[in-house]
Amino acid sequence: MTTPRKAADCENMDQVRVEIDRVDDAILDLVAERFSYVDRAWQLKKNTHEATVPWRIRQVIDRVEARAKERDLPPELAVALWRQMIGWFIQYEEEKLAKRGEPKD
Ligand SMILES: C=C(O[C@@H]1C=C(C(=O)O)C=C[C@H]1O)C(=O)O
Repeated sequence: MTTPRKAADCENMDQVRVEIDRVDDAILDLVAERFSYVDRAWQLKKNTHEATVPWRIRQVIDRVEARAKERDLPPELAVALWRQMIGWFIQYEEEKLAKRGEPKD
């Protein structure tokens, strides 16, 4: 495996795009890992209305916003990405919970 090239060391667009593809692969792997926990979350929930947990959404968004600021990433970008992702995950959980129905006990 080749050593990643720092942004400032890229001398042409091919080099930039190689690194962007590398980072995209890493992001995708992490989103897949996050998804595996969301996929477990709905199984542990008891009721169909539990897909949306406002206090937890707030907590996740606040953490991401703070971390983005620390990393000099525009916080609006991080918040928009996470809102989109969480919205998708909530819909996924809702569909899974609705299909399963209420547990017997
Ligand atoms: C994963 C959960 O389910 C939902 C998805 C969340 C997320 O993707 O971070 C957060 C809150 C919930 O609305 C959870 O309850 O923590």
